[in-house]
Amino acid sequence: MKIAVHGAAGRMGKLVIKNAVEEGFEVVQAFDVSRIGEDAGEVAGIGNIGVPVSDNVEELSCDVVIDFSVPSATMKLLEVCAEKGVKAVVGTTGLSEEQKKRIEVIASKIPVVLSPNFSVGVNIFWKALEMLAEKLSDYDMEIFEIHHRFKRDAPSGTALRAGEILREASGKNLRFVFGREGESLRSDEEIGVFAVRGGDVVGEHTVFFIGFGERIELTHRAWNREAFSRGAVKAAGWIAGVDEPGLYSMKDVLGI
Ligand SMILES: NC(=O)C1=CN([C@@H]2O[C@H](COP(=O)(O)OP(=O)(O)OC[C@H]3O[C@@H](n4cnc5c(N)ncnc54)[C@H](OP(=O)(O)O)[C@@H]3O)[C@@H](O)[C@H]2O)C=CC1
Ligand SMILES: O=C(O)C1=N[C@H](C(=O)O)C[C@H](O)C1
Repeated sequence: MKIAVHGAAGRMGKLVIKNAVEEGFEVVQAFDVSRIGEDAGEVAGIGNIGVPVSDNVEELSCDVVIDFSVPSATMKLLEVCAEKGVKAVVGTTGLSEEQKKRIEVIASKIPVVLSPNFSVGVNIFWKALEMLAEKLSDYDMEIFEIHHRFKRDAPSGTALRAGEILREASGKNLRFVFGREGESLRSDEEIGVFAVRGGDVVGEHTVFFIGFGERIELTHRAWNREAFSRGAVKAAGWIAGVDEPGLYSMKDVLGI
């Protein structure tokens, strides 16, 4: 299977190239706005693979492209995918509602796996939240996340998805409150969402279910990016075998 990586010079892109090669996939193209012309394997630290980094996404020619970049670049890439019939695995977060709607339209033409988190652990964490929010719908639910200082978006895509799950599973019309300051008495209708940034923290998420006299805290911690990257490569292998256009998630990939 021929794979292209978009955002190839980034923290995730480099690891995806390494893991895809380890899994026996053929990395045939690499796109980024940094390190143009350099060999993508050298950039990824695995030695020369004969694939220069390009900033011209119009050259896309592969079976599946894996994207970890920035929202505007993701959107441009997906338009090209739709035009050329290339399947896509998208991990980029910080997409606007409008961009997500456009992705739904594009996914009516090509298969797309979209997930704000490709780790198996986080996908099971989301499953566990479903059960907890159903059973503890009267408890106060709050979300905390912490990431490295270079993260561009806040709150994380994983935290926002966790919030959507709490809302759906509790059956309550909960609204997100992003941080609190001043007059901010907690109502029954809110989910507080808090984002901390610093240093090189890879990514941690905690959801609190707070009652009177007790609370549950469910935490997922990632201390390297392997689980995200390996999950995205797994998703690429999975979608290569899917012919039906549609918007898929890691739930589909993992069969959970
Ligand atoms: N779904 C998941 O499991 C995960 C998702 N993510 C998400 O993936 C995204 C990338 O994260 P990360 O790798 O840490 O970020 P990085 O900033 O390290 O990587 C992004 C790369 O994309 C490049 N880029 C910027 N603009 C363009 C463009 N127009 N075309 C092509 N490439 C471009 C950046 O270049 P430059 O630096 O020069 O701007 C950079 O090399 C983020 O949205 C993050 O939240 C991260 C981890 C896991
Ligand atoms: O930018 C990151 O690093 C991460 N982003 C994803 C998100 O926004 O949820 C996933 C992971 O937490 C790392």
